[in-house]
Amino acid sequence: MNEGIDVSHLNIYYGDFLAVEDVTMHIAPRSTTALIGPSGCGKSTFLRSLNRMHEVIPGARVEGDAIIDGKNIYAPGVDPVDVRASVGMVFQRANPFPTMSIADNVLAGVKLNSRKMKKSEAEELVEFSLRGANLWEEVKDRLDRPGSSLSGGQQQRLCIARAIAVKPEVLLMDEPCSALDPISTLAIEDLIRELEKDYTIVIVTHNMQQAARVSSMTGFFNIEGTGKPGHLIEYDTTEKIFSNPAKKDTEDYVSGRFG
Ligand SMILES: Nc1ncnc2c1ncn2[C@@H]1O[C@H](COP(=O)(O)OP(=O)(O)OP(=O)(O)O)[C@@H](O)[C@H]1O
Repeated sequence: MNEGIDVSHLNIYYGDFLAVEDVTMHIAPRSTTALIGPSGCGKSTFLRSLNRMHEVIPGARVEGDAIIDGKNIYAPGVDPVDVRASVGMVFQRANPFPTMSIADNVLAGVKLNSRKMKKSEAEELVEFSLRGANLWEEVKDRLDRPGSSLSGGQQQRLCIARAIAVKPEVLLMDEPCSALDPISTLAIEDLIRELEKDYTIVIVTHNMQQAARVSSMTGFFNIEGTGKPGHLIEYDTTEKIFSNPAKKDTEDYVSGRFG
């Protein structure tokens, strides 16, 4: 990944409803970008448009361009499955396959992408991914135990390992810590700062301290009212957004005056 992500004039619809309007932003490679804003302003919708997950909802569609490392993921002929292999996603609730072993959970995405692997290669990939997700030391002696035997924070790191195993360029995270206790949250935040060295990360968070702790850039989304589209109001360094934003709406939001 050399060029990062270039989104231009992106409109995102659910049927006739324009949920997010005219987003243009550049996301640098190997950086962490936080998306913040009040409920319903379209943060998750925008995030899902970056790996073509949005369109799995019937009637959902996108206009505009999202160019990831020089390739427009919305160009005709692009296979969404390939896009999702290079742009991984981690969700709000850890969703490992509960009865599947820890090792098989790590490999689940790779197997879906139907890559045939030797046993030794699979073992190496399990270790690489679990180390990458900072979980290896905790689970290396019980890789055949079910995914559900782990704590919530460990399950979320297992999901991050599953995403890493596919060797993506980009990791999208939709409120990855919202179901976690403070200790597990800090572990995931530490991990995000590590992962930034190798991956381009975009994270949706309601927790402004978290945005300030993990990201170098922050985008603030807002809506004027119910039924109106969400807009990217301000996008700048995290430091500027939290200390001296250019727009009053941003300042009201980050200072807790609304939202
Ligand atoms: N599957 C869907 N079908 C129709 N409309 C949807 C769907 N998902 C979201 N929306 C609408 O799109 C708009 C943006 O929702 P989205 O979930 O992206 O906002 P958000 O900023 O992530 O909110 P939150 O912080 O509450 O998660 C909202 O008006 C929402 O009702």
